[in-house]
Amino acid sequence: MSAEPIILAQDLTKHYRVALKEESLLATLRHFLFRQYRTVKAVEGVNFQIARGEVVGFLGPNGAGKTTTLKMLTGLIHPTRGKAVVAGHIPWRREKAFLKKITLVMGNKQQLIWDLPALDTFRLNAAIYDIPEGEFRKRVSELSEMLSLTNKLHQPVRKLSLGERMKAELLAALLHRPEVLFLDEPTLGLDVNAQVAVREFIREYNRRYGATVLLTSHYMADIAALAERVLVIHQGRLLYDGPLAGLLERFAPYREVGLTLAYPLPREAFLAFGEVRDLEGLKARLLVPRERLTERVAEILKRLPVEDLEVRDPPLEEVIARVYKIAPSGPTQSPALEEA
Ligand SMILES: Nc1ncnc2c1ncn2[C@@H]1O[C@H](COP(=O)(O)OP(=O)(O)OP(=O)(O)O)[C@@H](O)[C@H]1O
Repeated sequence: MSAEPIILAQDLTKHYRVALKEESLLATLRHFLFRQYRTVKAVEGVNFQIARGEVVGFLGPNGAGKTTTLKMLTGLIHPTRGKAVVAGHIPWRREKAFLKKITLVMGNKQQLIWDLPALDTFRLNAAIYDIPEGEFRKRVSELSEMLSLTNKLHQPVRKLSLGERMKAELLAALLHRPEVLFLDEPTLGLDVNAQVAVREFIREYNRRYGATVLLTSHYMADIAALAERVLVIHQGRLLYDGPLAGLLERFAPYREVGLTLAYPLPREAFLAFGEVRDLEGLKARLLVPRERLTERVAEILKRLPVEDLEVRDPPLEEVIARVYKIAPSGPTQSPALEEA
């Protein structure tokens, strides 16, 4: 990466120390006297760099360490070890200049005040971030137009739909026009239409303002639509950093062949051509090694009663699940028992 990265993580590590508790009275007493702990290795020596203007997807199963990483990069928590630089700042110093350059949106947390119109929270944020009145009006009008939210700003937040609320959350989080967006599950729980709207907004915001985006989402459609590059984290360790297409090639060294047959056949009839993924009536789905694809497709067409044949990449969800399954499983929790 030639230009100075806007996000740098070097050996970034976070271990949480969690007190061990037992139920019995004796155990509770013992707990007060000799408190015992275990260490949860939430993030373990993570390294990456992100260039200005990039949109990067951050993938990992539940508990992989995504939120903990985002919390360190936004300075909400200190790392146990390692270094981070975001927009020229050490995040955990939480300098005002730093806070003006970044934002963190968590799909499961809300900053809007429930009983007041969203506009009131926006005003509060404008005061916190020293945004002058004229600029405030301009930004609210521009962002609410991009989000199709213009006529919802005066309604109490509690009366907004989930999708409208998320859009208003994004507006509140972007009013100070941050350069770096950390988005943790921004489409969580939204219906498909709202997901698409939020996704399109993020893309447009990135394009219009050149903002850098690090985004986690369990919806692969978000990642596929927005991020050319993905970071995959599993049990606190970075497993992959590269293009989404490369992830498919590396972890799915096969392609999927969908068949429609003229008449049904037993499972055994397909075994010579690939692994049978699904077989129902006239439809079959086979997994075929990438390097044998042409030869196998030719054989299938010659030997089976094929009405229709389609070759595609396996679903991204399946590939990701495979990555997690074949990943070397480093210990996330060590029984490092200490006495207080
Ligand atoms: N404050 C905390 N104290 C102790 N353990 C924690 C704390 N926060 C997170 N953890 C643990 O650290 C690990 C990583 O959690 P984290 O929330 O970073 O994962 P995640 O990838 O964001 O997961 P999800 O997709 O479920 O949100 C988990 O084992 C979690 O239980």
